[in-house]
Amino acid sequence: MDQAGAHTSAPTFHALQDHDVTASGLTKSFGQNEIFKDVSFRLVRGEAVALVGGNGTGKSTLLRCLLGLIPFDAGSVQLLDHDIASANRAGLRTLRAQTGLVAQKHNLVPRLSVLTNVIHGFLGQHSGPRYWSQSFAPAQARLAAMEALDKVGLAHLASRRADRLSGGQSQRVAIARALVARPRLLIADEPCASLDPSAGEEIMAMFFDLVRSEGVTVVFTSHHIDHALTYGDRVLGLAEGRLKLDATAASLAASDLRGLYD
Ligand SMILES: Nc1ncnc2c1ncn2[C@@H]1O[C@H](COP(=O)(O)OP(=O)(O)OP(=O)(O)O)[C@@H](O)[C@H]1O
Repeated sequence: MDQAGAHTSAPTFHALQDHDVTASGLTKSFGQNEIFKDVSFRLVRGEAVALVGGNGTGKSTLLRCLLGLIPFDAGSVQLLDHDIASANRAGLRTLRAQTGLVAQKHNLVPRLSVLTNVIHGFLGQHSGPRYWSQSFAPAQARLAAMEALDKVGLAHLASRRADRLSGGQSQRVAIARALVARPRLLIADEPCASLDPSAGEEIMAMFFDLVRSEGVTVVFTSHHIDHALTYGDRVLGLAEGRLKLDATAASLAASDLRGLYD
């Protein structure tokens, strides 16, 4: 296991420069319900890491802790060289502006067009006063959104309302929205949940082509063992509230992952 070191000592910049995330001794409970304990790992810049485990083992909760969306009870998270727990609101906003999120529910605004939904992804990352003082900003946002839609093969549906899309199309728009601001880190929570096997396969291949070509660090959850092994450089496995697996995908067989679900 690749354990991330002591929980309380502040790692030096040099120790962190090749890592986009360092989680050390993370522990999280909801009330009396301990979800996970003493979870430590690092995400190396540019790598894709699959986070696997049975239903309710805490994968989504762990991702939310990494992004500072919910507090954790013990341990620390260094996100893009910043300590999440001590970041103020402005600091958290800046950090989140460098991260993209593809959630299980695509969270598109149903009544708005595909293009406007993707523009929101861009503006969400560039919404400071200085940005708005630039008169070219809306045109820049529109151009970036069209480029992102082109990359996911949906430029021709730019003016369609989001609630008139199929599940696969809607997932592509969610991916375009996450990638439009060129994040350094992308968190994808079951990027092909609710898609049929063939659409799911297509989305995963397209998603990883894009993130690989842009050099983005990715952590993704999946219930598909083959997806974890095919698209992950490394696999993290949660079971019984512990990080039971941290190994390169190349060193693992499907049976190693099945053991997590016993
Ligand atoms: N806000 C919350 N309040 C209380 N309990 C919660 C909350 N969010 C999640 N939980 C509980 O934490 C546990 C872990 O949930 P989580 O969604 O992180 O698991 P998961 O591994 O992502 O599950 P799945 O694979 O089914 O998506 C579950 O028992 C869930 O009910």
